Amino acid sequence: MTLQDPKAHGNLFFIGLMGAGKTTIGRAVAKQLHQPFFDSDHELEARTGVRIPVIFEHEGEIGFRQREAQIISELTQQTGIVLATGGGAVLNAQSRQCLRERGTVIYLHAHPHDLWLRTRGSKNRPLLQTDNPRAQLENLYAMRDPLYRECAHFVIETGRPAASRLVHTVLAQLELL
Ligand SMILES: Nc1ncnc2c1ncn2[C@@H]1O[C@H](COP(=O)(O)OP(=O)(O)OP(=O)(O)O)[C@@H](O)[C@H]1O
Ligand SMILES: O=C(O)C1=C[C@@H](O)[C@@H](O)[C@H](O)C1
Ligand SMILES: [Mg+2]
Repeated sequence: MTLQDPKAHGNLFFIGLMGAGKTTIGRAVAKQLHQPFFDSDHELEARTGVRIPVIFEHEGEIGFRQREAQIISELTQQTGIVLATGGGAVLNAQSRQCLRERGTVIYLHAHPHDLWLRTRGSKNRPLLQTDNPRAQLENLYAMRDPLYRECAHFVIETGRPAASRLVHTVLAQLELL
């Protein structure tokens, strides 16, 4: 096993758009594996003491991204963890490299329509507080899907299966069952 081998760290990192299920599936996978679970969004909220929309309001998306990159850099230095990243974490090239080299990266893929159905009840995603969140998700998908694919070791389709089934699929893909 080389130092660059993601399996050497025993880390699992979930990436994907808002509503892909990174937090939901990541937490359940961590429980199955008895590994500590982290979520970069929750970590950011814990450190700043405010919700994500407040960070966007005060520091803009640029300020939020700087904090996010710092947290990804720190969290990925651990071993044996499961990490759900924020949907935009892959926008930062250094974060993509940290994720790719320090663990096994799983892209939870979903189509914009499903993402819209899953996120439309929430007010905690500032980028979706627009007149047309559905179109916004389509734009974000077009921009980011190539970045998620570049960063991921595995892509898992999340369209139809229930979250519990997806946990099983992730573990099977990683040959951890
Ligand atoms: N496979 C799935 N099928 C149906 N609903 C799902 C699925 N995965 C997640 N959900 C639901 O979609 C919503 C969003 O999921 P979750 O918060 O885990 O997404 P996320 O990828 O962490 O998003 P964000 O990037 O905004 O943090 C939740 O209500 C969750 O229960
Ligand atoms: O996709 C995004 O850019 C975001 C996703 C969320 O997880 C949060 O990190 C925040 O709302 C921004
Ligand atoms: Mg999440």
